[in-house]
Amino acid sequence: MADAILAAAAKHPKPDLTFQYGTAGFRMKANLLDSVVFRVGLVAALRSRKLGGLTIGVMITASHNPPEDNGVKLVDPMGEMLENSWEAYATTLANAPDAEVENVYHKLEKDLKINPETPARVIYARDTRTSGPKLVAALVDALKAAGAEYTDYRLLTTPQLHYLTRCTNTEGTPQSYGDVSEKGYYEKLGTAFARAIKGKKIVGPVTVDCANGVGGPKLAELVKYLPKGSEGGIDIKIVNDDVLRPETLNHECGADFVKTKQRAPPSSKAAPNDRCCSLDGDADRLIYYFNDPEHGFRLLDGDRIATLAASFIGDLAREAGLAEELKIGVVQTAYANGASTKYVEKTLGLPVVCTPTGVKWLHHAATKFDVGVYFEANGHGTVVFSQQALKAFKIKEPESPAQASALETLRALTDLINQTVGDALSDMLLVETILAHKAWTPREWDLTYTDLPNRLVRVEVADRNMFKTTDAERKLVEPSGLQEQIDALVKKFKDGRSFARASGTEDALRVYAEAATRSEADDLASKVAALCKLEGSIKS
Ligand SMILES: CC(=O)N[C@H]1[C@@H](OP(=O)(O)O)O[C@H](CO)[C@@H](O)[C@@H]1O
Ligand SMILES: [Mg+2]
Repeated sequence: MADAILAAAAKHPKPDLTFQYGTAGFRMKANLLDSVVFRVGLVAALRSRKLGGLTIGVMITASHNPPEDNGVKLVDPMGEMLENSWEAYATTLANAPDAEVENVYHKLEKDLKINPETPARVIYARDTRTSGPKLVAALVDALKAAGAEYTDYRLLTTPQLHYLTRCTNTEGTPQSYGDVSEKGYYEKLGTAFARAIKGKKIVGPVTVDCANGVGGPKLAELVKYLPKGSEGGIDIKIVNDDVLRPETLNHECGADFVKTKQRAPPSSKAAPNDRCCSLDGDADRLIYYFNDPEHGFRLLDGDRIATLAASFIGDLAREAGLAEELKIGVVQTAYANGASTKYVEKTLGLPVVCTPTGVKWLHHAATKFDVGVYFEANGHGTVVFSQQALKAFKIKEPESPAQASALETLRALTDLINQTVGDALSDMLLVETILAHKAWTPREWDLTYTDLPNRLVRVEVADRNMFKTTDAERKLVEPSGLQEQIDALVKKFKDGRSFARASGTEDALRVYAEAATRSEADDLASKVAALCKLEGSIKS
C-alpha cells in the first residue's frame, strides 16, 4: 500500500503553491486542484480509519465561485463540517512535496495512532462544474492507493452529500437519519413538508433561481415528491437551471449575486410582490426577495430567514406548552444586521449568540440550545434540535387540539429541516411553510423590522494576517491602537457599528459598517477602510 501511495502521488504533481484548508475547504482555479483533491482523498481515508471505519464524505464544489474554479471539502460522520484539528492535517498533506506524501501520510497515521488495518469508507459527490470528473479521478486514485472502500454519488448538492453521510453512518440504528439514497432525501423532505403545511394554504407560486447549478436538476426531482399547488401544496417555478452551458453557472444569478449586488438577477421576469428566491451553485445558501411596488427591490436575507424561523418555532413551542423547558436561541455572526439582532432580543425575547465567520462556528454554538437557529447573513444556515427537544416533541401529551397541532408541526419541522448543514432546498420549504402558517406575503415578512443601512468593503492590504481580532471578530487587538481609532469614528455616527477582519477565503481585509442612514453607513465604511489601509501600509 505504501508504494501505491508514492506511485499514485507522482501522477498528481503539486504545483509550486501553498494551500490552506479554509472556511470552505480548499477552493481555487480548478486547474490547480488536482494534487489537492488527491491528498484530500488520503486525508478522508485516514479520518475514516481514525473513527473506526465510519464513513467520511468528500464534496467537490466551489459553490458560488465562477465556473472555472473548483474546490473540495470533507464531511464528518454525522454530516458536520470536518473537525477543526483535522484542517491542519489536510493542509500539511496538501503542502507536502510529491516525494514526501507517502511519508507524511504514515507520519500522520503514526502520530494519530491510526490502525492501518481498520477499514476506511468514503462517499463523494460533485457539483456541475466541467472540471468535476477529472478531480473525481484524482480522488479515486487516492482512495484506491489508501485502500479505502468508496461510493460515487455523482452529482449532488452539498447538503445532499451531508445528508447521505449521516444516513450511511446511522443506518439500522435508532438514530437512523433516513434512507441511504438520493431518493430517500426527497422522500424525507416531501413527506415532512406535506405534514408541515397540512391544512394551510400556500398562496401563489415561488420562483426559484437555481444559479444554473446542481440545485436546478435536484429541485426538479424534489418537486416530484411535493404536493402540487392544485392539491393544497406548492407551485414551484424553476428558473436559471441551465446546466448544459456550464459557463452560465453563478453568472448574473444565484444567491451570492443577489445578496452582494442587492438586486434580482437581470433575467428575472418577476412581477411586483412575486415571491422569489435564489440558491447558490451548490444549493447550500438561500436568499429571498421581491419587488415592492412602493420601495422597489427588497432583500430577505439569512438574517430574515433566521428571525422568521425563530419567531415561528418560538410560537409553536409556546402553543405546545414547551416554552419553559426548551431553550431556543439564535446564532449570528458580526455581519448580521444590527436591526435583526435587536428584533430577536427585544421583540422575540430570545438570546442571540455571535460567533466568528464560518458555518462550523455557528453550527457548534447552535447545538448548545434545544432549538438553535443559525444563519449567516448570506443565507447559509439551518435549525438544529437537541435530543431533549426531539424527545419532548415525541412524548408530550397534548391537552388540546391546538397543542396537538403545534406538536405535529414541530415534529414535521425536525424532519423537514436538514439537521446536518444549511440546505437551500430544505430552507426554502421551511420558509414556504412558515409564510403559509402566518398567511404572510413577503411584504409582511419584510415589515417585521427595518434593516440598518450597511456597507461591506473589501480592502487590499500587504499582509492581512497582521490584523488580529477578538470578541467574535468584532474587535481588533492588532495592529495596536487601531481599534481605538475605529471606536472614536463609530461614536460619531447614530446607530453606528463597524468592524474590520481578515477574510478567511480571500487575500483581503473586510470592513463592515452600519449606521442610521445610507450616507452615514457609506461614510463610516469608507473612513474605517481608509484607516485600515493606512495602518496596513505603515506596518508592512
Ligand atoms: C462576509 C461574508 O459573507 N463572508 C463569507 C466568506 O468568508 P470570509 O472569511 O469573509 O471570506 O466566505 C465564507 C465561506 O463561504 C462564508 O461563510 C462567509 O460568510
Ligand atoms: Mg454554497
